[in-house]
Amino acid sequence: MTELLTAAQMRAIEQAAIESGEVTGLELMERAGRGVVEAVFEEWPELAETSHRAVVLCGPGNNGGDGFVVARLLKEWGWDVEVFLYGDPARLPSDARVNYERWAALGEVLPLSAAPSAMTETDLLVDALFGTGLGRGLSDEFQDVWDSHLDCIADGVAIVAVDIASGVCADSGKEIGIYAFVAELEVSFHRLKQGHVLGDRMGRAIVKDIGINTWQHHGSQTCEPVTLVCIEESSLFKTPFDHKYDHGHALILSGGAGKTGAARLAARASLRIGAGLVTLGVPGAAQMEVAGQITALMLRRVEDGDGLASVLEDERLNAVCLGPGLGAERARELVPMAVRAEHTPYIVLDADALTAFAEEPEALFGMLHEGCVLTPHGGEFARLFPDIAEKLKAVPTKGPAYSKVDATREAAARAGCVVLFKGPDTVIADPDGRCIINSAQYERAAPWLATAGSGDVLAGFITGLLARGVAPMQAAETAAWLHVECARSFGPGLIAEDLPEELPKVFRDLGL
Ligand SMILES: NC(=O)C1=CN([C@@H]2O[C@H](COP(=O)(O)OP(=O)(O)OC[C@H]3O[C@@H](n4cnc5c(N)ncnc54)[C@H](OP(=O)(O)O)[C@@H]3O)[C@@H](O)[C@H]2O)[C@@H](O)CC1
Ligand SMILES: Nc1ncnc2c1ncn2[C@@H]1O[C@H](COP(=O)(O)OP(=O)(O)O)[C@@H](O)[C@H]1O
Ligand SMILES: [K+]
Repeated sequence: MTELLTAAQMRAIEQAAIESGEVTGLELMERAGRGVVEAVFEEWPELAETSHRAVVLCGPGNNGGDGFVVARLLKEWGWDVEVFLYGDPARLPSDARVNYERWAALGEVLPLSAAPSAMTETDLLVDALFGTGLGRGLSDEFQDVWDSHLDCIADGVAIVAVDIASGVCADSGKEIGIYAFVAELEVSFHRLKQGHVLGDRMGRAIVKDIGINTWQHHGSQTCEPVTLVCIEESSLFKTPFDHKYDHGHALILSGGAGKTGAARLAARASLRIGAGLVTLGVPGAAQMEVAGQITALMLRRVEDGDGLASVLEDERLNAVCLGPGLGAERARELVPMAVRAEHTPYIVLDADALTAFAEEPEALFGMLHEGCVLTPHGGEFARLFPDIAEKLKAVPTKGPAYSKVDATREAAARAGCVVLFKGPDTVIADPDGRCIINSAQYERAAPWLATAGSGDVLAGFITGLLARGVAPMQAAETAAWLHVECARSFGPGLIAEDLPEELPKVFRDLGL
């Protein structure tokens, strides 16, 4: 399980480790600096071959302290290193101060304002200005250095950020102020921070172990750390003795004639992910259109709310998906019937089933129960949770900024069910505050998922897993993970139809 921490959680863990006597702050700083140098040589092996030039920009806190360690280690490696400090050395925190002095025995420390001229001729730029202690946006004092770092990017200079690029909030991934740096490589310590996987982050973030033994330090945390999705393959197995009804029966409600494609995509996805049976609930006018397009899928006529209520009297139908191509009017009529159905434990609401309640989201939330899963994209999220979306969209002036994790947790608590907030950084939360991120960034990038209908497939995947008896939170996270794996496995040229068809290969690769 990969944990992601906030700045406050990291500070608490660090403090607990130091207080326990396990390690000193100075040792942690030394390991952090060493980790950065190791990471640089791993990322750019050519830099390890001979000595080069480095410019190290140090800030007024412990991030700057790590920078002094990096400078010293590179110097010992034979490099030509220039160090620039923002702020007064006398006011550095104690560990950073020790490393400032150690460096000062080897070389000069110039004020940050002198850095731009050195930055024109460097092979490596080390951004050690601010890390998890970023409290506000960088002032205009940083403009020249920031401009010069853009020139470094254009010139192909290797740029490494210590912990996180300066000016980027470690909790939210948002840029605070206008002078946020960009780094090709971010080297974080102990665990990635939430900000490394939220938002449109550039570059690549990696973690270096600094020898903190986490598990014993979590007791004091008020909020469990967010984790990256980690799927349990066992929830996907079918045993040789299973009957199709052991894997549930999903019902996917379709819209009217000419609008049935989205529901058919979701239905196919439900079947592929292993639901025992999948039925499309179709209005009479669309029956012929759908019947001509399906084989293993079944079809039931569902004209209106009463029709749905009577179909759901069949206790074997245990998961229902409403939204893809449903139409707002039909959604307003069918959603209340589905969520109140006595024998139907699981409901997925997507697309039109969310938008249909934009005028009265509270009415929707009043009906939902813990077997429901909402799967909004950004627009749908803003329609259902306008105040939360406003907070998320607001341009932050201080850190830590309100994050997509905060927003999704707040939405799940309000809705009273699991909310999966889509994007390359899909965040999934339950009403108790459990939160998981499915990151489609760095080596898991899946840009071809930005294609019409891919969300319908995701809704179908979740519904299929729910039908199979997987609990809502786990169904949402497993489906989101498989969705990205299918896209990555298929590669460029992917359209939504390809996602369910790629699932057998992904399953085989998982050893199912
Ligand atoms: N936790 C761990 O286990 C380990 C942590 N380690 C390292 O420590 C880093 C965290 O160190 P940190 O807490 O000292 O914070 P850091 O990011 O250096 O900045 C704080 C300073 O910046 C200042 N300041 C803030 N914003 C500003 C602005 N916009 N403009 C101007 N000033 C601003 C702020 O001043 P103030 O807000 O008080 O005015 C304060 O002086 C972490 O990222 C990692 O690299 C490692 O050594 C290994 C173990
Ligand atoms: N650039 C991207 N990288 C990774 N995943 C993406 C990207 N763009 C979209 N997605 C994913 O694709 C799906 C799109 O869903 P949605 O916006 O509802 O599309 P549609 O309504 O067309 O089905 C979501 O699961 C989202 O997380
Ligand atoms: K930094």
